[in-house]
Amino acid sequence: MKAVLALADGRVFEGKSFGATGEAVGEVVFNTAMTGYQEVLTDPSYRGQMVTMTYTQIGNTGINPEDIESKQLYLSGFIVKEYHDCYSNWRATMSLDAYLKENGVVGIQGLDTRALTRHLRDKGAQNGVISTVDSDHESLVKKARAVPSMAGLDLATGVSCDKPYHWTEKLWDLEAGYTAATPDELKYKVVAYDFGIKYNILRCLVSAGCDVTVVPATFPADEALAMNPDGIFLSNGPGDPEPMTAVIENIRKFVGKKPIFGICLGHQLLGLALGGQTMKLKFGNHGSNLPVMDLDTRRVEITAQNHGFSVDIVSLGHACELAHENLNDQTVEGMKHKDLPIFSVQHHPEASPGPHDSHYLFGRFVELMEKEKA
Ligand SMILES: NC(=O)CC[C@H](N)C(=O)O
Repeated sequence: MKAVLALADGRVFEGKSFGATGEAVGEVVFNTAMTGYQEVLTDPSYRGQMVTMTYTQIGNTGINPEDIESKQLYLSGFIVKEYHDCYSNWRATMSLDAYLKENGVVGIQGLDTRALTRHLRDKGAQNGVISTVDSDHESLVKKARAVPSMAGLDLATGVSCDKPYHWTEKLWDLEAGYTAATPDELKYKVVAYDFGIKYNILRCLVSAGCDVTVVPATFPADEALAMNPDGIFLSNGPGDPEPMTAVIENIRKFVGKKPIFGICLGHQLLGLALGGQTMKLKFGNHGSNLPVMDLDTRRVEITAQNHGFSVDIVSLGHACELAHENLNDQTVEGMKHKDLPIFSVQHHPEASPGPHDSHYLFGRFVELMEKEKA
């Protein structure tokens, strides 16, 4: 069946349908990860977006019940060059096509994803529509233009959990799979704010020795402080951080009281809570092969990233300093407070998908909590 992708600036790509049929809208972005499409599909930070994979063959490893980063698929469309229905992997239980159909995610394949990526890179990420029911280019471009801009959208509050819960699962092990931590392994009490949190962040925290209670995005700071945690964690999540004013106000209440660690949206919200500003990037960074320098150690790490917004470090004045830098586009990749045990990163140290170079950051959070405790 034919499928068409139309962008708001008038560019149209024709391809074939895979996954669910129908029509979907969202911001079209590109992801440069060569593996790990299942983690990409289940990353809540992609809510409201349609993801183009730059790697050419997708579907080869099928879908398995373990490599999920949340309980559902949040992205609104999936765009690939060549979909492979014949999958081969010892853990796979179903095909990507069946998975997308089951979850109602519209896909398109067989289009020139290199041309699409170059277009997005040159003109910027923009809204689009994928349709299997309308093939009229003009009508589709009109629909793409009617989609609200990602800038100004609070999408995170809607993907958060409803009530607090305890997380005990550790990182996956080839022999043992997923196992739960025993109480004696958990030394630091952490309250983790869920703005669309990826499971592997929780697993990394637990494996680093954290006793994690996940709380909703709107959970009052005084109730969190009453739990007497050793540290506060701020998660990743979809959308623009700026409109989340109540959440930002809430985060401010932890500053000076507890060690804080933020990842991606959590890093951006922290920047805003500390008085800084955020801005939308032209096309952002989405992938698992992005070089970053830790300015403390001067070590370069290859990171997983998924963001369209960025913190303006200058707007933070003297309170914070740049701690990590993106070596591709020189954007702010991490910051640390000059006087308080507070730090955050724009990239994803939990990877999933991606290399584990940045896992050490969970250890850094634990060290800060250890120091404060002492
Ligand atoms: N992965 C994330 O947390 C993304 C943060 C934010 N939604 C952005 O696009 O920049």
